[in-house]
Amino acid sequence: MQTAKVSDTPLEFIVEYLHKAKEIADGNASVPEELRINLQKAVDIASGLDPYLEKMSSQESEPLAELFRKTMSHDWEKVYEDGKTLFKLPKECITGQVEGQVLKMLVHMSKARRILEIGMFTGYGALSMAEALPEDGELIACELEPYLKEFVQPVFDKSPHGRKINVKIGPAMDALKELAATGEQFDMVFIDADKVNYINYYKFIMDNNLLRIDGVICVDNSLFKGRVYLQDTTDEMGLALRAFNQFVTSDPRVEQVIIPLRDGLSVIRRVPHIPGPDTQNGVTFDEVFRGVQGKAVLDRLRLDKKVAYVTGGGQGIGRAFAHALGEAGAKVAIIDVDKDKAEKVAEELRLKGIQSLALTADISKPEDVQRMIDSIVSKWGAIHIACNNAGINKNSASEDTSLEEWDQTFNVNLRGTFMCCQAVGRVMLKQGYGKIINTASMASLIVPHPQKQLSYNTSKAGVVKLTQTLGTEWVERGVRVNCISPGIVDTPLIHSESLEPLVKRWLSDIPAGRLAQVTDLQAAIVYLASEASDYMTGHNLVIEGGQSLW
Ligand SMILES: C[S@@+](CC[C@H](N)C(=O)[O-])C[C@H]1O[C@@H](n2cnc3c(N)ncnc32)[C@H](O)[C@@H]1O
Repeated sequence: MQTAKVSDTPLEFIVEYLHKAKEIADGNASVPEELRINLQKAVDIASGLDPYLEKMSSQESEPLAELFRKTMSHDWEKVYEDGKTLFKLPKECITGQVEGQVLKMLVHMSKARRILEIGMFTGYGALSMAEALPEDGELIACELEPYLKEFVQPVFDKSPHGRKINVKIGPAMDALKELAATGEQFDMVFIDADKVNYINYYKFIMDNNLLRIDGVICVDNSLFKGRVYLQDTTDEMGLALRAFNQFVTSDPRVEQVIIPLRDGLSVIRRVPHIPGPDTQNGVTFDEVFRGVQGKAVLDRLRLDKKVAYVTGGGQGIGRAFAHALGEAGAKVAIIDVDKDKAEKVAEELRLKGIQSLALTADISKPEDVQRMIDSIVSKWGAIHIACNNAGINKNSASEDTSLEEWDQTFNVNLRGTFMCCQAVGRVMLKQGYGKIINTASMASLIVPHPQKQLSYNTSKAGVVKLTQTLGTEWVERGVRVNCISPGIVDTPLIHSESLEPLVKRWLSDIPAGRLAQVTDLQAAIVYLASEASDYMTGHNLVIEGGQSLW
């Protein structure tokens, strides 16, 4: 015999009472037809909501579906009678598909990397959140019942995200104390265990800094069947949740909203600082404390609303620069002599949701340089970040270096970079703001060997002096000019058999013991393009694994 479903959420109670009222109305001939019709409408709206939310929310992964099936078909009463659990566990306390999806979204949106769950049960919420964590993310799930760890582990093992979950068995408060003692901190906490202790968990987390600033606490059952606001509530849990909600609402350290989803889901955010005067209780809430214009340091690296271009953006270092600038929020124009390569990288950026533009230009030609600057300005109205990265490298013994090789190298590496700086500099000086980042080379500092590349080395030394000169000349008018000097970068080209001895030789010259990857340079371009580096100009940022020091 199928047992009737017990109402558990405010909506389920509304549906239950509406059905009862409708039954009474149907059985009473004196009830006006209009009342019956309106009751039916209310039943339809209320009873259709949860199923609709389930249908319209993303469907769960197979391991989550398995957890749900396994939980629902398990005989929890028997497990309890057999003495395998301390308490009788109601299967209805599982976090379902819609709430699981909400938690997962919150993890994505807050970019949480470390999560704490208090009350794991059969791990539905834990796995939902773990699915949104990055590869190196971690979720610590506290659970009282040892039986549950054995129950969930086989399913966690089937999911690629299960290894992010670390289950701690025992009273949650013991786990919290242990975590606080070792200075742990979380981006997100999900409280979903014994209701009367919610307030103690919350206070402990806040008082012991277990939640980072801007971090979020989600709390399940915060409407507790509506009893938090019903006048006649007398039960311990309803009153505990009411007191909990009241406490959080008046806590100046946080802001909160209760989402009327299922039995209520509170979302509580730890605010960065207590609003008020600049000095309180001897603490100075200056820019160091609050962040410059309220922005924490990582936010000051953001490049939202900025327009950037990268020459030589079709491959290698330029491509990595373009991706990095776009990831940080900038619109990026990809410039290359090779049209197909520029278009390919622009398309890659578009696939990542980054606004991009592909342009063909040979930066050794003044008319191409001017055309590229004009095209970007006419499309996006400004240029804030210029990465003059295009360059060539030709090898020859100095006694044999032809004037043709020298001129070609200088025309691109130094004359071309100068022309780009000048053309974009005119735009930026008019704007009163700009960041120019030239690609120089470690060869501007040392003479890389054994390869012979006189014109390259000399041209790159020129790029550094160009950068220093412009960097000091224009800084007063808001334009900063810096350069990056990469060491030897790992490209497919140098993996050829003939170059193997050369690579071996280079490696023995590099303290870091490896060649540079283009990704090693990405943070530097974002830093130099951002307001975080506004006091830096004319600088040569060397990224070479220590090679120039040996
Ligand atoms: C509502 S269920 C959790 C549901 C779970 N979050 C999910 O996603 O399905 C509550 C869980 O809290 C656990 N619990 C209760 N008291 C606890 C305590 N003091 N410490 C740790 N876990 C506790 C229970 O054993 C139960 O598994």
